[in-house]
Amino acid sequence: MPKIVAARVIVTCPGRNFVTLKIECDDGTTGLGDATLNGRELAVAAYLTEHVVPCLIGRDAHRIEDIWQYLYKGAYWRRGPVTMTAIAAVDMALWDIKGKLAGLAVYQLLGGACREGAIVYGHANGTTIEETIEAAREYQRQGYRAIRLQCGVPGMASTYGVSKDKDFYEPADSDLPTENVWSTAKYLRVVPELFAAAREALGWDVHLLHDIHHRLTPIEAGRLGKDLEPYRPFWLEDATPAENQAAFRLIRQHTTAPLAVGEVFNSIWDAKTLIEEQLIDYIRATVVHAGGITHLRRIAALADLYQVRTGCHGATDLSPVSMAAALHFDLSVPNFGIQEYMRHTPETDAVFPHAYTFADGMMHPGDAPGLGVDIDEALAAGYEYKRAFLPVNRLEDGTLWSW
Ligand SMILES: O=C(O)[C@@H](O)[C@@H](O)[C@H](O)[C@H](O)CO
Ligand SMILES: [Mg+2]
Repeated sequence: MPKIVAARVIVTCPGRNFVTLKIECDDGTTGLGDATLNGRELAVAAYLTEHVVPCLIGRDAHRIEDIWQYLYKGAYWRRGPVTMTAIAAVDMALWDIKGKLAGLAVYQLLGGACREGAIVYGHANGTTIEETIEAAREYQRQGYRAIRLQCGVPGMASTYGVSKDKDFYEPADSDLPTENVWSTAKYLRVVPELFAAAREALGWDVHLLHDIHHRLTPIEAGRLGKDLEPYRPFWLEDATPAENQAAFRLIRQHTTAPLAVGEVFNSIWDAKTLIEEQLIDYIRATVVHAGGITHLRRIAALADLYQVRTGCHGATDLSPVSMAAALHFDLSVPNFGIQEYMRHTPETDAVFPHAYTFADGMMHPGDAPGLGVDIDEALAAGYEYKRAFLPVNRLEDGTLWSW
């Protein structure tokens, strides 16, 4: 049996922080897992170093499920983003090792391919509707079949999803949280205009998505969904904060606009009601924040019973290790929906050489044994950790609001 003899946490910051777990077996085989939790990176690094790694040494690396159960039930304090991100990193690394030892790409171990590739969506954004549509046209030129649209809100200095850099979006932008100002009324006026103009300019053969990013109440989300129905959105994401899963019943009563939620979820329990009552159409839980491939497959299997499809989160704060693992998952699940793909910077790609590819609006993990991703530790060592917080949001009267 491949015995775990070492496990190291590597923190690097090629433009943004990433936390990577590298597990090593007695025969020299190594596996990688992403452990990045944007704005809380060192919490996960410490959890791994202090509370997980000592328990891994000497274990059989093939026993993925047993180790998962050990780290989940054995923690006593179950669930939560830090714990489940740490478990996810171990899980990804063990699947990577198992694939390398079997000489198979991980998707082959998960039952093989259910499709030729995973359709992905890119992020078109701009300070104005015109700028956003121009950015969307560039994504169409690059072959994307699905595009997320986020534009500035007249009268607001900033808003979620509109970045200074057209190609790379990184919201964790300062040593202490940036404070943004938000107006739901102003926002609700511009999004229908954005979608009307986008359908006019881009046509109907492209999927158009939008991320509300937790900022509306359920009835406001119902109103926006109704306003956008004529433009056939592929989904409205994070329409309202989802701690109260039942809140989505109210949105469903008012609109047939498809709903996606779950990038902040860390276990199946966060989504159980949403899935069983078909309150959503896509589940966004990710391989890095929801306990790894092992747990994400459980969530997808439950979702499949209720015709809910996957739509995994894939922002730049999920490392190429996550993207690789997500694509193996995407290829293998029967109820795959779509994969988010925010391209990483060249610096990040150099630190994490990978086998996955993009072509014709789809991605494929490649057939290298394991996950097909590596870490250049010498290069990674050159990028010092730099604390960075996600922003906070306040209403115009100063009330703290969801960012
Ligand atoms: O759907 C998305 O990609 C966003 O919700 C993310 O960019 C999110 O804001 C970041 O991952 C937070 O770190
Ligand atoms: Mg989102």
